[in-house]
Amino acid sequence: MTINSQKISSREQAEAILDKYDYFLFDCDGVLWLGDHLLPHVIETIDLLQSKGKTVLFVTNNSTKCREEYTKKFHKLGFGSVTKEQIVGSSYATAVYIEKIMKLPKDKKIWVLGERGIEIELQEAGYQTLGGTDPELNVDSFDPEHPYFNLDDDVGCVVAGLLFQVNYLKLSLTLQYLLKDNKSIPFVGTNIDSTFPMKGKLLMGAGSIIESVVFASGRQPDAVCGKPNSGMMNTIKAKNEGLKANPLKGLMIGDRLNTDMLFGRNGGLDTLLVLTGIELEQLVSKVEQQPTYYASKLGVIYELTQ
Ligand SMILES: O=C(O)[C@H](O)[C@H](O)COP(=O)(O)O
Repeated sequence: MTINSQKISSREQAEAILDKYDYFLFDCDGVLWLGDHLLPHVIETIDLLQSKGKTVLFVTNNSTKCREEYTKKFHKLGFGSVTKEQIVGSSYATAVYIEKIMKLPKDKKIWVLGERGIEIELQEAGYQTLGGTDPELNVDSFDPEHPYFNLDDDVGCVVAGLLFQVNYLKLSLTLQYLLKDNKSIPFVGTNIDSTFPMKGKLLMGAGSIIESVVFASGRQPDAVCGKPNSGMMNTIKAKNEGLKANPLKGLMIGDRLNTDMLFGRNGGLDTLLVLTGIELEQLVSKVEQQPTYYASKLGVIYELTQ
């Protein structure tokens, strides 16, 4: 297959990108950072865009943090000017979906298989959460007589996402809610990433955690809210009229084809794949839907224009 995607390797190409787009949507893991390790010249690239008056948004599928915590992470890593309003995470997208689309009544509780980011965003939307990071669930041994097995009849939704403190009790309790009432409690996943990159390793992604309860329950999620889901894009467009009116003024930058690039393309935006995370250069020519551009790393936009 031929390469239609343009590799960003010259000053002219980098400047053309700066001229052409007004909205820059960034994936985080594998684009800006790997865990807590910042990738080269990413701060300079973001500063350059902001100094040119571009709208910069951060769109991450990582549900373990809420927007507030991401803001702190950005500041800690040296992105001094980033605000909560610039961040859209899959945990926030999930809360928006449950509140605005599913319209789950506020007196219903939500069972969480996931980390704090999901709990906080759901609580900010006005819901009471169960499970999640409750220390009661961090047990070494499994006991089917754990008090949590007396299921709460007020649970009206199950949300599953990336979980670092995985254990048999949390998975089995999630299964109980997925089977409860003839499998009728709505089941929402934050995102489908099978893996995520950190320090040269591929770690278990949210999709792999969700898949275990999918397999056990024989149920697929009723909705998955992170990239490439269009709900997340609609949330962004609703707050950015210019992007809504002309999506081709937007560039989605990411490291994964089946989430980031698909998300951008489905939203009508151009796409830039960077090779610092999941995908390898050899793959670019092999896929049917190639990104508009690709680059060895995000920082080349800054480096090429200096
Ligand atoms: O498994 C996950 O949740 C994701 O792989 C991960 O955290 C992706 O985050 P993103 O690349 O969208 O920042």
